[in-house]
Amino acid sequence: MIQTEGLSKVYGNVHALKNLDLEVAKGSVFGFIGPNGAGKSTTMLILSTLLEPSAGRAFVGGYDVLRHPRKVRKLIGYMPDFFGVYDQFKAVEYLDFFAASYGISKAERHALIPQLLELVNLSDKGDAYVDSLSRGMKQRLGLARCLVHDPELLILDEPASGLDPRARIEFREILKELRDMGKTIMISSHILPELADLCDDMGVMENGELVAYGNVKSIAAQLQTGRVVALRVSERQEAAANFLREHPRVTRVEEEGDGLIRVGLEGDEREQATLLRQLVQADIPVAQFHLAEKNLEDVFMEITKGESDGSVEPSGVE
Ligand SMILES: Nc1ncnc2c1ncn2[C@@H]1O[C@H](COP(=O)(O)OP(=O)(O)OP(=O)(O)O)[C@@H](O)[C@H]1O
Repeated sequence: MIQTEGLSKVYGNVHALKNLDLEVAKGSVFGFIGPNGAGKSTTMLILSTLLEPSAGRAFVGGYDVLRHPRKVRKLIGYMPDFFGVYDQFKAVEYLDFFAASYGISKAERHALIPQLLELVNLSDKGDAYVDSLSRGMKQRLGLARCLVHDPELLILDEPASGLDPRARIEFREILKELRDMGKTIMISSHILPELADLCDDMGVMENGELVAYGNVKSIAAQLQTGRVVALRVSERQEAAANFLREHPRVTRVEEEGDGLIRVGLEGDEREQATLLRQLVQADIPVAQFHLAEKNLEDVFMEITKGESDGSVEPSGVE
């Protein structure tokens, strides 16, 4: 459904996108992950025909976005990360306005709009003014707006950002419904776990480059270095955490309560054994110590360690 070949974008002296080769299969849900500034929005804008690439090519449904932008626009529903709010409209008027701009007849709109409102759980809000809606409702209305022309592909730029956990879940449920309807969905986020159970494949961007690509398991496998060790101390958790934070090979320390600590560690098995010995020598009462399976957050932190702008919040809290 989506294909890019050596896609690049330069803004002045910022190389926002570097030689991106990407493929998204028809009917799949593709999660586009990366910290702020990684190049996700730039890619989505190019695919949506709203921005010209500096080099490379992009195809949607087999159509070149530069050569056949109208054909591409028919195929896609694009939801930007910030969209203008038409506060003076009621929800139905808002959708009617966009449906009319797609040339949908009045009679068809009459039938379509209640269906769209139902799909996004806003049936009882049709007569509400847009500015009276909660952020989650506005996001869902924005999604309905993308659907007026029944596109095959949805390109959603950080649709869950700024939503509370409940609103996120509700939004995700609607996306699952759309997936079951056969839509292809490309969705970006800087929160990896948020997309995990929704996506078939994922691409992780950093500094304009795709640093990992595939399903979650294969993304984990692409990481050659680093391990995660889970340990439990019977007491002195604070001292243990401080010791680990100062350890030169430890990349991350996460205290999980109850004496449990997850530790990101550079190196191999030998390094792991050394760490255990050092903990014991430091009088830390280690009750358990084992190699842990990497969870999504570990994977994300490893892949995108480095030059993010510090605004990565993979814990799901924005
Ligand atoms: N119009 C622009 N002019 C100049 N630089 C830009 C412009 N748009 C984006 N950039 C830069 O391009 C890089 C990629 O930005 P982009 O918005 O694509 O990233 P992103 O992954 O979508 O991040 P975010 O989640 O913050 O939107 C960043 O360094 C950004 O500052």
